[in-house]
Amino acid sequence: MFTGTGGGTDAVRLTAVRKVYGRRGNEVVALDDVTTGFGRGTFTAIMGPSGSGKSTLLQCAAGLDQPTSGSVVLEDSELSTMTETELTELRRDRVGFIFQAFNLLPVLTVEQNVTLPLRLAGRSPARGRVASVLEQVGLGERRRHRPAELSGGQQQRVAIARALITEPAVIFADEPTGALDTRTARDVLDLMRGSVRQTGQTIVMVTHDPVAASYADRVLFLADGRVVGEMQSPTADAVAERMTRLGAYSDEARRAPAAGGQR
Ligand SMILES: Nc1ncnc2c1ncn2[C@@H]1O[C@H](COP(=O)(O)OP(=O)(O)OP(=O)(O)O)[C@@H](O)[C@H]1O
Repeated sequence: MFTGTGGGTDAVRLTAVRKVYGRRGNEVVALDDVTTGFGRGTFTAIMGPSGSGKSTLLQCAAGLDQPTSGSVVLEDSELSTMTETELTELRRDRVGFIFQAFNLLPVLTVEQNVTLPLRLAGRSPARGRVASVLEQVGLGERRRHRPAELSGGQQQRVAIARALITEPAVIFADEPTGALDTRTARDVLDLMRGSVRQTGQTIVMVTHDPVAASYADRVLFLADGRVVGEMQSPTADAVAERMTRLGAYSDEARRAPAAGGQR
């Protein structure tokens, strides 16, 4: 059982991270002294009102953007002192990404899309690895299909397989179910949670949806660039209630959460 932030076993740790956009006199403080960790083998959801800094936190934690100050340590690497080339290699080799838009290459087959990160890194997959990852996401029979021949949920499964194939230290997911219908979203969330439970994958997911957040082990709440709360073993109702208190929702939105009710 993988729970909690894990203390010394964090896959990623942010300490006093501050991110300021814009020039002097016109500054936006997107992250303001954020200190938190994402334990190995845990699934964390990041929630907060629009503009609270969720995407900025994800980008700093993933080495896509550099904090203005503070430290980000991914496994044993301090990201703030890395060159752009080193960060590119880190993102390619040790981090996986899943986005709302699936970002698959239309001319490539499922199998070619999934193995692309390895080929870009000049590596070939270990024997049986591609087949086993495609089995894991339920697409064993579809490996020669192209993205246009798949449903939205299946395309997101390909994107998940592509993120899993390199066995990254962390998978960062930005609204991964935002473009999916309720049922398909639940299947994709089950798959993500399954990869945490069964293989010890670490996942950090930004979401607006309390039902999606209820699949995580922990929810981190942001407001105005600061961590304002945490919840372990979240339920959709408890998350929606906390978000309402943060001013993120009107009452109507709370009564009709995007992915449809409690699990
Ligand atoms: N490149 C940028 N230049 C200037 N300001 C930015 C930039 N990116 C983000 N910001 C600002 O930083 C703050 C945090 O933005 P961020 O996108 O991280 O919030 P968010 O919580 O992900 O929002 P949403 O839920 O709407 O996607 C906002 O005030 C935003 O306008």
